[in-house]
Amino acid sequence: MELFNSEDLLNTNLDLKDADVIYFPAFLSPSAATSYFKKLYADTPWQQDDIKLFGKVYPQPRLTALYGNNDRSYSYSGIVMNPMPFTPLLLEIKDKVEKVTDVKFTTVLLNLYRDGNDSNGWHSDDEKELGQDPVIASISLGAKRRFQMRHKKDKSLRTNIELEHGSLLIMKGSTQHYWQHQLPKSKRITEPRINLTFRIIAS
Ligand SMILES: O=C(O)CCC(=O)C(=O)O
Ligand SMILES: [Fe+2]
Repeated sequence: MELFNSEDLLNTNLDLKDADVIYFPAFLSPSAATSYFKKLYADTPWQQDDIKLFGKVYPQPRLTALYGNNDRSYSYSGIVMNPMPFTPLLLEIKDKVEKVTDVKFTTVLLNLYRDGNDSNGWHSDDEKELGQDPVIASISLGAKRRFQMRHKKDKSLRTNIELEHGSLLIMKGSTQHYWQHQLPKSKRITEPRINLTFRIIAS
């Protein structure tokens, strides 16, 4: 179902069992999205961490950066990330996101997928520092990439969303308990994509 919220932004409430997912395909204007992409691409101190999976160590198949307004670290896949202070640009984007989410975020994780060889495997954003029923607000900039979701128990339940340049995807409620998501590799994609996931890590 498509509807207009109070911001007059077109959005779709995905009708998924055990989940609450809302997609705003044109959350940012194309020109704002392009300007954010260029600045974040150039100015972010991107790092590539090693992840530990089943006792083996691999370079993570994307670059990341963490920013926050408290000093709480964020740990996943054997990585501990410590936040840098928010930049004015990230605060500007955070303000825009908070106008539609009704919550105040403490932290943003940036992902840079350099091309279609970079990816993010199946997972839930269910680390304990995110608390119960986390609200995750995800901005996409640059190349359009496929975002996949699957139900953890009912394997027949799956969905794909093509995340547009300038879009916002909100996952909340029980979504992380019952669903996993991933960003698969894609041979056709040669352009970079930046993703920002705003989160709350309570202090
Ligand atoms: O790049 C994306 O759209 C997903 C990122 C993600 O799932 C994460 O960082 O936890
Ligand atoms: Fe995630």
